[in-house]
Amino acid sequence: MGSGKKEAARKERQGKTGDGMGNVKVKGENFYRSAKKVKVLKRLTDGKAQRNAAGDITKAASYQSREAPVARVEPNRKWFNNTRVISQDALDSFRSAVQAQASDPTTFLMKRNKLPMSLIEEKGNINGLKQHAAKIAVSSQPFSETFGAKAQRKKPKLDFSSIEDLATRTDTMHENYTDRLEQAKLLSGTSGEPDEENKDGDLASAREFIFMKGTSKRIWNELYKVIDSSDVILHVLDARDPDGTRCRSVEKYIRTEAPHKHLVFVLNKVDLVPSKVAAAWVRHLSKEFPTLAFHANINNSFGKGSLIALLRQFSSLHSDRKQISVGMVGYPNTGKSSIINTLRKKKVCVVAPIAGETKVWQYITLMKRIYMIDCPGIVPPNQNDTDEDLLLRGSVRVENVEYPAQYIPTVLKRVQPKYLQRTYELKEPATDAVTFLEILCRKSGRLLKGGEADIDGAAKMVLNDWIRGKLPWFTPPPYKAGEEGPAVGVEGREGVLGEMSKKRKRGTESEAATSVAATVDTTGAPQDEAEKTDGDFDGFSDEDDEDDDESEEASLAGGLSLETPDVDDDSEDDEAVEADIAAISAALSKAKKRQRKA
Ligand SMILES: Nc1nc2c(ncn2[C@@H]2O[C@H](COP(=O)(O)OP(=O)(O)OP(=O)(O)O)[C@@H](O)[C@H]2O)c(=O)[nH]1
Repeated sequence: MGSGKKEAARKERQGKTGDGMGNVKVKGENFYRSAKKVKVLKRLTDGKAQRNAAGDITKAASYQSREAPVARVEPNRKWFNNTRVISQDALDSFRSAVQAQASDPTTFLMKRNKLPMSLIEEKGNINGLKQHAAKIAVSSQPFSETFGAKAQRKKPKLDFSSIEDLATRTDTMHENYTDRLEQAKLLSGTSGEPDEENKDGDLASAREFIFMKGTSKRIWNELYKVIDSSDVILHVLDARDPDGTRCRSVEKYIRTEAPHKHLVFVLNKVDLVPSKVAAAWVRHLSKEFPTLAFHANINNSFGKGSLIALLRQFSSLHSDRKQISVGMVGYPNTGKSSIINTLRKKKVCVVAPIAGETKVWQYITLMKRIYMIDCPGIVPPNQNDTDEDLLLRGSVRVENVEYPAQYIPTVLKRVQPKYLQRTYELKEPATDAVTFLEILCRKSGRLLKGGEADIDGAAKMVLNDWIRGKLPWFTPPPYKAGEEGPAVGVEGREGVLGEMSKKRKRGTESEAATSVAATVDTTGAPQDEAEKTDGDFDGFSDEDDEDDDESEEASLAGGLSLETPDVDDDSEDDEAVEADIAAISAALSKAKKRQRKA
């Protein structure tokens, strides 16, 4: 069989031309039956008249019948009732049922466009319509008061009486502003002198420019592009300071402007904190959003199985879509790119231990139906965040900070002296910041001209070690009265801090933290014998086998399971699902086997 033209030529050659010689399809000609032809054919097939042996019609064909059919219209309740009305009781129970579902972080409202959300969302006890009416009542004034003879607003209301009054007021405001700026300069540690470029006496910026990183309009545009294009948003937090690395403004934006997007917390770098602290944070954060613990490392990760299973569940929730996009957002340096690399099991995004490595958003295909979007790190403008907070969270590049030594006293306060001693091989525990830095300078030969200690150089080194996980520290999770806390007494930010079983000397281990596998214990059971004898509260294990961590991963997922009829959250099924992942899982299991053999 060839094309229509070829076929026609063949039939002509073989003398098979003419009607009834087959269904020869000729280009441009409609060879289907027309509606008219179909009607005739139907009449012939559907209702032939029935005849007796003598050939008389016993039962006429349907088109010949003279009986008029009985036409009936099915009764409908719409004739008698307004079917679009819902009783107050029914609405209340519907509202409470939906609100119960909506407030549960592990369940999601799907197809919100098809639900009467304005009726469901009670804003200040006013439903959508009333709110609109209230807005109009407040914002507008009666016609009679605005126009006509009784109009009350003849001239704009000003709160000054004369031009002199206005001038004095402006001067006072300017003085207040300069006072505040001076104060800010003193607090930020910058000099009160004007900049080189600003010698003409204009007001210099009160803050070092480096601390404005991550807040630029460009970065925020990138963030909004990522949020707009994502169906699932992974908010990456640093396990050492989850509260500090939470972008509450982004959470609020997603809650109010894009409630149909799924927000999930990923508590990354769990290898750098004791297991119980990680577990407690997961438990705490899960109350608001689904939370997963993660350790990003291409060869030796933690939480990867759970995260992939979760993303697959989201993808099956949106089975009507061709693919779902998963956006990574969070503070700089929290490990967004590292998580993508871990999931892809290869280096697809640029990773560096310095903030601001990712400059623009980037699409990465995780699997056929799941795309990942990497986003540059963002720093939400927060009145309460000091420069010190930003620096110690790793959100700025230490080498660009003007006076890094001023942040060392906080480091000394928050890291246990024995770890400082161990890391820098000091004989005596550090007493004050300057002496500590001088000792470090002398030990490492960081001397300036005339044998003076390079204090700032040493401070930068300590701060880099703090950010890169060479100095152990963490923020204790908040505990309410009666809630079970970790075995150690963690009281506030400067409380007793976690201890590390591994000796981490500076310079002996490159990227020490990332090479240690995390086995996170969430059972709340007492520490094992080795740890007890060691006397350390330790969340780190040398075990390399990720498979053994499966159950722990599940428990660290914050009891996460999406309630959807076609998605099973059995751990067995998860394993089956994982085995199904075409490219990634095959590569992963191969690598695991190889690892085990090795
Ligand atoms: N110990 C440890 N280090 C991690 C982990 N994840 C990431 N890192 C390290 O954190 C540093 C920053 O990681 P990135 O992936 O570049 O972070 P990012 O969030 O993409 O940073 P920006 O590009 O600034 O937005 C790198 O040095 C990583 O090796 C982790 O789970 N554990």
